[in-house]
Amino acid sequence: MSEDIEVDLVVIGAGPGGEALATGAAKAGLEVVVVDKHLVGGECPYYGCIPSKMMVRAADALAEAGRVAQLAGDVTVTPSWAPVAKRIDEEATTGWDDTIAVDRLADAGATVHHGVARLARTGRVAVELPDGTTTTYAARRGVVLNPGTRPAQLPVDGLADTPYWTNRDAVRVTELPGSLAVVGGGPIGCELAQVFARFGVRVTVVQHGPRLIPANEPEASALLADVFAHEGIRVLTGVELSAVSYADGAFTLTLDGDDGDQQVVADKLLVAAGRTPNLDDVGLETVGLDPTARTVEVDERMRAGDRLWAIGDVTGKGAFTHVSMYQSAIALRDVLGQDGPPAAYHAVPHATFTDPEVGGVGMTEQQARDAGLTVRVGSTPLEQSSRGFTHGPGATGLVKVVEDADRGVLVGATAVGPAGGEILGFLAVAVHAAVPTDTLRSMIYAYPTFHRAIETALGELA
Ligand SMILES: Cc1cc2nc3c(=O)[nH]c(=O)nc-3n(C[C@H](O)[C@H](O)[C@H](O)COP(=O)(O)OP(=O)(O)OC[C@H]3O[C@@H](n4cnc5c(N)ncnc54)[C@H](O)[C@@H]3O)c2cc1C
Ligand SMILES: NC(=O)c1ccc[n+]([C@@H]2O[C@H](COP(=O)([O-])OP(=O)(O)OC[C@H]3O[C@@H](n4cnc5c(N)ncnc54)[C@H](O)[C@@H]3O)[C@@H](O)[C@H]2O)c1
Repeated sequence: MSEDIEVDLVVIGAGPGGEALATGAAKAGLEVVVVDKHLVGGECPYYGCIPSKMMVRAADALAEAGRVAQLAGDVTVTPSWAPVAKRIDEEATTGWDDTIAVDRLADAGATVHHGVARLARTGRVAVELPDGTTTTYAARRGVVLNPGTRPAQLPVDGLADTPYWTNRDAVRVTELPGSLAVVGGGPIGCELAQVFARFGVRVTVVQHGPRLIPANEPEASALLADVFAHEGIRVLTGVELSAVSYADGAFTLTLDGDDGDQQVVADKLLVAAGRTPNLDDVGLETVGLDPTARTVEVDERMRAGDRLWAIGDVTGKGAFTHVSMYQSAIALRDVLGQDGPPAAYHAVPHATFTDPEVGGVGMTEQQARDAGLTVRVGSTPLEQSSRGFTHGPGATGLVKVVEDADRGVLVGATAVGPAGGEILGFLAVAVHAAVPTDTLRSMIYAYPTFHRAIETALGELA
């Protein structure tokens, strides 16, 4: 048996956070080994945020073109998926090749392996390389876990035997189907449903809960459902997918609902019904942790055990690239023995890039009430702001603020609108820094901006 190779740090999984941490640690002079079993950079650049946002950008351009008739005359657009597929292939993913990312890490001084890494007791990692050999590292400073998630497989009768899409297939599409069923009305399902619908695909969204994007305020869900209905996207809520079959190039979904069974037939099926953490095969049991758990418990320095840190989706603090990056900076400081602010999650922002965008930060009204706070809320429709009025078509949206009335600060907010994710920036500062509501009310809001609706919502606090 070969000797363990001694290094300073091993990073298991190079998602956005792992890649950044490994780069920072290597640049700080540590001997770093990074292992990824697929592509360095993780889900976000190859199958998630980046390609999906290129799709969204294209679909939004089509929608804007459709609004020209009401605003500026005639325009004729013939949608084509080819430029979208080309941008994703060439600009976003370079053909799903991570050479650039690997080289960047190597230039920073890290050693990169493509292989499967597993913890093998405290501070030790066994790396199974593609040639079948295994190398074991002993990491003096420790190990950082950033293994991320994979699409959840639904235990639905017949589904596993069909050629259904996950997000990984959806971003690689080169030919559009005539019709698409989307199972899951979360951020992935809603963003992609609207993209494909705007390119002329007949889309049905199947959501087993009562509303779309349920992590957001109910008002935001209702508004999005209205927009989807207006755009011809069929949304079936409160239904349970009980069986799927595939024959003669078509999927048949059987749905159970209060009104009995119904069937949906579509050319393609996208399943976007949540994620499964990649924790079942990283050797957690060798360091006394539970490999069946959905998350790895971490403290405010991202420590998960003796010389072990965990970052990213597997920590359960918000499955977003910005959370992975935020945690990465905190864990890096700890690895390097540097001081800095501990992790805090009272102001996690998120934006779902539908049109309108749905931005949210901190608690929803219900979460604030459940936390026992004295809650006041204020909201206003975006269309009623001067900017919404001048913007005209496409200005649908709202701003809602949630105040802890005892402290006189916002603990949550939602901004839905053409720039909902951007308006959110203001609200994120307010929640993060607990800016007194009185101070927010005493500010000057530029006229006529979308963010001026925040002032109106604050005025509605009751
Ligand atoms: C379609 C889609 C759209 C999204 N859009 C957004 C968005 O707009 N904004 C946003 O903030 N977030 C978005 N997300 C979420 C975002 O992609 C993730 O939160 C982000 O990638 C952070 O994940 P992570 O750091 O935990 O790791 P991941 O990105 O999941 O990467 C983990 C890496 O670990 C590797 N790995 C796993 N196990 C092992 C092992 N044993 N050995 C070696 N390597 C291993 C994997 O191959 C992978 O490369 C989107 C996700 C999807 C699917
Ligand atoms: N813009 C963004 O920031 C963005 C975009 C996409 C994804 N993401 C991240 O990726 C994560 C995963 O996204 P997601 O949309 O897959 O997951 P999700 O868990 O947020 O949403 C999945 C949805 O599927 C529904 N569902 C689950 N099982 C179902 C079933 N059997 N039938 C019908 N519906 C079912 C759930 O009710 C839920 O609303 C998100 O939590 C988010 O953090 C972020």
